[in-house]
Amino acid sequence: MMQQFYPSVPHAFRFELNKDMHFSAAHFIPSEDAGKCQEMHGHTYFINLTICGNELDTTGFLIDFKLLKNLIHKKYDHSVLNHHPEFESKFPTTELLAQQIWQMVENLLQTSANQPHCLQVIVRETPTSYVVYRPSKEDFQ
Ligand SMILES: Nc1nc2c(c(=O)[nH]1)N=C([C@H](O)[C@H](O)COP(=O)(O)OP(=O)(O)OP(=O)(O)O)CN2
Ligand SMILES: [Zn+2]
Repeated sequence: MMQQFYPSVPHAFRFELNKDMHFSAAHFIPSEDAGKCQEMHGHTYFINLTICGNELDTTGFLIDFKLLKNLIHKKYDHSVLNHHPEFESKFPTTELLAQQIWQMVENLLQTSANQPHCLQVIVRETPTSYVVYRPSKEDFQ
């Protein structure tokens, strides 16, 4: 698991939940600027999600941890990121993967009556490289 100190998000919500997960996937970045990353290669991606809200559901969950894992792990584990429709017109960089994961998670959260929000997504691509995505106000509908 991603055992490190995470950058924290300032917020005033009552509850904050964090979920770690990882998946293995291949990708390539078909840009001359990407150097050796133009060739297909694989990573074990480590993901950390920060979910916040003021209200819990009837079970006492902000959101079930398992729903978060299923959403991302089932979709991307042992896949080629470039083959997913969301990466047909953009490259699966760490930044764009983090943004895509944020959108998927936020869409899931908005189906829940207690309406939590995803305030941060961390995607670690290699032991030395990771990206933090924090949505802007206009990203929330
Ligand atoms: N801003 C970004 N830069 C790079 C991305 C990216 O998604 N966003 N991706 C790559 C490659 O996909 C590569 O797999 C990861 O690059 P890098 O961290 O350079 O990998 P190394 O293991 O070689 O890192 P070292 O710290 O030099 O060992 C490239 N850039
Ligand atoms: Zn890579």
